[in-house]
Amino acid sequence: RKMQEAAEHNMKMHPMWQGPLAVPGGDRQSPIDIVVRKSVFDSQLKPLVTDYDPQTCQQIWNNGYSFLVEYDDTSDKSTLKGGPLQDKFRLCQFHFHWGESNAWGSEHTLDRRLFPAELHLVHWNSDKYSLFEEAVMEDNGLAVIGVFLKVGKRHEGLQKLVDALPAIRHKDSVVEFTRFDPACLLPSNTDDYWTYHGSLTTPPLTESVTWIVMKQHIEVSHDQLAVFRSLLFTSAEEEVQKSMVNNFRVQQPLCGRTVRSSFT
Ligand SMILES: NS(=O)(=O)c1ccc(C(=O)NCc2cccc(F)c2F)cc1
Ligand SMILES: [Zn+2]
Repeated sequence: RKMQEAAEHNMKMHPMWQGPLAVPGGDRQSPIDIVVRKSVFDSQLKPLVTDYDPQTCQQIWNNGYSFLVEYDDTSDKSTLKGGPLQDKFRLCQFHFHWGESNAWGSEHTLDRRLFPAELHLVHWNSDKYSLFEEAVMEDNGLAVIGVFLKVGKRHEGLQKLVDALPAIRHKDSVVEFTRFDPACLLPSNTDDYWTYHGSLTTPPLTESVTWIVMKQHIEVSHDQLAVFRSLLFTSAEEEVQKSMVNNFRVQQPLCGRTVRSSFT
């Protein structure tokens, strides 16, 4: 209940949610609860093929809702293909969602199970479109890989990112961030995943996302996650500082969609 209240509080309070909450006629919204035993194995689903170039990493910034690590997506240097995808997709950014406590924070759930945080690697269809802003309006425009985070051993690869966070505590702060390989954040097994058609989980909530949610989680330490929570929703000028926590959307109705699995 507390988790739901926290998320609803943010919905009401955070400026970004003042917009249209329900997408008119939105019948493929995200996130969702993945009911594992109702997912349908599809033998046509291929292994994911990621080919990320750490040299395309550019900056890390606080957008007032999460922190984003942005990549140069002006050419096909960091790409995703395979899996459920017919086309080649370009990585543009990754970010996370997390809770104020380790008891909740993820956007997707597995049989209602909440994780303390969730990583989203955002890609757009560069075979069909020339800009993210174009692709984000189209059915097959985006592909987002979701990875659940659990609290456990320290994630060595994540530490470089954690060390950069104090420099972007406030909304709209940006720092240069280079040579970060996002592949280090993927679980060892990327062959097992669920996939379904959904939406962005923040406004404009456009229904243009092929979601690919990894079965295997990654582990980060309690202290690493605590640094996420030291970020602020608010800019340096605002008198009341608000901790950036519970920046997740509540699960949305499945509306008859089928969630497919790449594994039995
Ligand atoms: N949480 S998630 O992975 O579903 C997600 C991914 C990307 C975005 C995003 O890029 N928003 C800004 C943005 C910028 C330009 C045009 C847009 F439509 C737009 F949403 C929002 C949510
Ligand atoms: Zn996200």
